[in-house]
Amino acid sequence: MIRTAVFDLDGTLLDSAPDIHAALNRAIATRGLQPYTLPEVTAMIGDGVQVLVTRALAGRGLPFDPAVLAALMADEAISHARDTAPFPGIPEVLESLSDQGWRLAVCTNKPEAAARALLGSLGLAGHFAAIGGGDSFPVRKPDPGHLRATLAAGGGSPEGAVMIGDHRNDVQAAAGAGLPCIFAGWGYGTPAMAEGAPIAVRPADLPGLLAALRP
Ligand SMILES: O=C(O)COP(=O)(O)O
Ligand SMILES: [Mg+2]
Repeated sequence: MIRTAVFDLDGTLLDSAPDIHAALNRAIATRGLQPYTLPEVTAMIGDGVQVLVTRALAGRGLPFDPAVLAALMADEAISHARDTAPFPGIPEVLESLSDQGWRLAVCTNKPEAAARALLGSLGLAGHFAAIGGGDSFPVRKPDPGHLRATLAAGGGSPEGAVMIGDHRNDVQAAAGAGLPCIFAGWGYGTPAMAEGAPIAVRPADLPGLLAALRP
């Protein structure tokens, strides 16, 4: 049985909100709009870039604007870490899970090219058998098809897999695919989003929780 740990990216592996915040404010400034605070932007993350831009513009009374999305995606900070870093303990956990024979994958609503570039810029891309982005497949989280397709791309099977994420989209995608989920308590979601999933307080809790779910 191949055991696969499927990780969400923003708010689970990476503390990327500072760069997303800066890039989003630069993108909306192209329309003369007032910036948002970091906590405001952090609460808008989780459904991909198009929804992020839609929420930011709606908050300023405007409809979705593809030019603002294009400005966001052209911003270097989205795909090359400036202030983005792995959460403390994440690199060590990835190493130790690999050593224990876990296959690792990423299932993120961030566009795939940006996710790959970002993980590459942090020296983490080599850990993952598959990186399924928000635009890699016809569906994205919370649709379980995103998780299933990512697992298939990584050569894993649902029977041996666990999802780890910080948002209700991760919990719901896992439930739909019939996988257990561990909620990343250090991330951007609220504990209510765990919907009964076990909550890991810090990344170092993951090896023990994962081994209990997939012995
Ligand atoms: O891009 C987003 O909004 C969130 O991405 P995530 O799925 O990695 O949390
Ligand atoms: Mg997330």
